[in-house]
Amino acid sequence: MEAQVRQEMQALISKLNTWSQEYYVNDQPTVEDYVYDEAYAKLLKLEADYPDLKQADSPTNRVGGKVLDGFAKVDHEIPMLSLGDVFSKAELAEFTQKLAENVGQDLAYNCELKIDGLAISLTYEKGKFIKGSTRGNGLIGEDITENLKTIKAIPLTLKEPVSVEVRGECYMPKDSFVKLNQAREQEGLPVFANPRNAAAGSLRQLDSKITAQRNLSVFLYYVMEPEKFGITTQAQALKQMQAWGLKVDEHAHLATSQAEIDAYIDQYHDQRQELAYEIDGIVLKANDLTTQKIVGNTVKVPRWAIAYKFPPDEEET
Ligand SMILES: NC(=O)c1cc2c(N)ncc(C(N)=O)c2s1
Repeated sequence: MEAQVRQEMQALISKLNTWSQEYYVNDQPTVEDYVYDEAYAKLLKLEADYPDLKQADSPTNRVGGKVLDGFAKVDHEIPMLSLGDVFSKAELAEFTQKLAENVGQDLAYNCELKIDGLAISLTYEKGKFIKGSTRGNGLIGEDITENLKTIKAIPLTLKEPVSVEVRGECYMPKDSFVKLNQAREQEGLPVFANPRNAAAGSLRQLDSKITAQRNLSVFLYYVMEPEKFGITTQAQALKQMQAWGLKVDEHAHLATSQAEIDAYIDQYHDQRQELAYEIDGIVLKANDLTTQKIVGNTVKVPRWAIAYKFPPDEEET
């Protein structure tokens, strides 16, 4: 009997996790919500009837029970740096020119959207999500594992049993932000000024059940110690994270000239209203990881990357 229940649980978990990956990571659902909800309810019932058969990678583990009375601290062995920023294409051209002189050759840059959220780090051990934290001051962050587990775009289990730390941005989609503020207005609560503040406020909740209701999402954009996985470029790092089942923004583009970089800036400066999430610029990274290592970092920022910030929106007249 037990073996049969375990088998039924594992079948449900596998389907639910696949559907979750399709909907929240790939943005390509293959089943209607009610199909997911029915299977989830069936799993909850089985876990209630056979609690000691509950599986570690069950999606019901996402919503924790305990309310924390504070966040534990996490040491970032590799500091979470911020980014230098420029505010014009001329300054950006100066940056790439100087870097080319420093390295002694022209470089290819991976252009990526700068997501307006808050930086997070996720640690997986043999493919299992074991720890997640905020950037904090770059050296010490807050352990928000319980809250990150509630975010369906963060897989609890990777497609390969790798031990890896990845970093990215947690954000609140624009439509979730509008709905949240409407609800808060109804309840006479103060509204959030922007999706970034809403994401920060939602992620740093001591009660993960509140985080679970906030429809947060993530984009991952760094693999730490990439050489461990035979990764040699940033473009490859993004592809590898996708292959592991992690959510990566698909708007990245490998540019090999200043004209291509400028075109990317113009494209997303114009298209940013259509995006489902807020961006405040673009991030340029030297694509070759050996070059990144050679050029290194200052105390605060990488020398091989720069953020180009869009000018603030002209107020609608
Ligand atoms: N502080 C940082 O290093 C970064 C911050 C961000 C951000 N807000 N959005 C996207 C990226 C990216 N694609 O690399 C980075 S990198």
